[in-house]
Amino acid sequence: MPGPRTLANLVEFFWKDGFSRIHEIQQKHTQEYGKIFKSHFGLQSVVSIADRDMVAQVLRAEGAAPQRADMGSWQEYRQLRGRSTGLISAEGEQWLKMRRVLRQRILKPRDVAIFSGEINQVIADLIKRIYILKSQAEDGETVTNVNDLFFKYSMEGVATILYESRLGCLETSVPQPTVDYIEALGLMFSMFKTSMYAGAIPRWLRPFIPKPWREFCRSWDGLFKFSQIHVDNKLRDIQCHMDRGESVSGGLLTCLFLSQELTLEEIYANITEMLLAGVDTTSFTLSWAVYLLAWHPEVQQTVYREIVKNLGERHVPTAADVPKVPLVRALLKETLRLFPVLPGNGRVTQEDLVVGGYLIPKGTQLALCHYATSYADENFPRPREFRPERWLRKGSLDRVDNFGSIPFGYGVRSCIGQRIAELEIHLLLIQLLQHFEIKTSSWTKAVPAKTHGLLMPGGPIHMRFVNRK
Ligand code: HEM
Repeated sequence: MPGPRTLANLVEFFWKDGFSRIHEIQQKHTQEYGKIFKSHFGLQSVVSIADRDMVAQVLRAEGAAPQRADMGSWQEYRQLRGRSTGLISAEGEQWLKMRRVLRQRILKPRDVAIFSGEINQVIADLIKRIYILKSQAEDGETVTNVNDLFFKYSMEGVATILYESRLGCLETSVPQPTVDYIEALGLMFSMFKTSMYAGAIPRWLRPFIPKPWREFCRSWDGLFKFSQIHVDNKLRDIQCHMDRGESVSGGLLTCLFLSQELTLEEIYANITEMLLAGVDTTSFTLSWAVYLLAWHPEVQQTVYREIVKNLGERHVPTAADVPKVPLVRALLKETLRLFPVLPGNGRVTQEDLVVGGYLIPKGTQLALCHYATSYADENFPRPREFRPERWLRKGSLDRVDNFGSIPFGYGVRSCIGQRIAELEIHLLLIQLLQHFEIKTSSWTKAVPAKTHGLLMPGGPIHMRFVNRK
């Protein structure tokens, strides 16, 4: 099988900082070597697949407990500290058990629809915050670095669901425990890269290059610690009610605690890993959506007109309203096609497979190149253009699976937080457009994407939020 050799990869990744251009390298290698190729990294190798049908074939052939990648370093940290694995780091029976439990609570749109009220309270705070930031701006309209705002929104939103409590991220004076929490998330932000380096350095080399492993453990310590504080607070609260003989009902954490299907350590691990997975992913997507809308005012106007026609100018939407505005859903799909937060995904084959005419033995690490397939002409005509309507058929959303763009993955190991992320993003985009026309300002620059574990804006995005009349 063709593909880049070890030396070329070392130069590309370590010398030319390829870790921040993984999405571009995917495309470059696909052009050079074809839609299936093998990259060599010393004794290890990865088979990359950048073809929609081959990706579909691999994912449709999955067994009951697919493996994404070698999570050795994550599992080693957990063993070291006596912690449990969560959904991201677990494998086999352990993963199946936890996935079964969480699947019942948050996988379907109707499971998360009940969180509309909580999310809308967070949105109300975000909109207040935008008015405050505008009032402090030189031109009375520009919000600088919108990702900072969306980061706080995503963290507050997902914490509201995961911890069943508010953190105060969107308040003018953020409470100290939340500041500490945001710091811990800052550590988390560099996690993907740290984890890449930590995982890449073999154990015997650690005494000579100790920093990556040390930082890796330090970031996890911070994440677990903060998550545990908030989980414990909630659990104490539940316990108090139970001790007083009161009946207890609530959201995700309450259900997990009451059902006792997961141990306390498994709850900590899953809440920690879900928070890790649920903040930057959502905030980057929101930043890109707003960026695209500002640069394409005609698209923004069409989406706004649909919202006003089908929901009204000020109606606060709930999950039940989202299907009435198919263009908002199409806008999210198109944003994630152009900027898939996870530009690639992994699978370790659990059986021998024949893909693209090649025999892929069991145990091979595959890289599914979602960024490359999202930009392939044959999957999406005029792929560089931002055209949300490409996802619509006769005015409603096209439900046909398109393996060219599967930003949440596919199948039994797909994103468990997809419906939470969609709810947070749909409800916020509707209300943002009801309140403001989003425009570029004189400070707004073209922002390229860069990979930092996730595909993220390569610079700050500044936007004007002009009040609707
Ligand atoms: C725009 C937002 C998001 C995107 C694009 C996204 C994307 C993804 C992708 C591509 C995967 C891998 C799927 C696969 O291997 O097939 C994944 C896994 C996962 N995501 Fe998300 N995600 C988002 C938001 C969230 C949120 C809000 C949460 C939690 C509340 C979350 C929790 C998880 C977890 C726990 C996994 C691992 C699932 C498992 O291995 O069973 N994600 N996500």
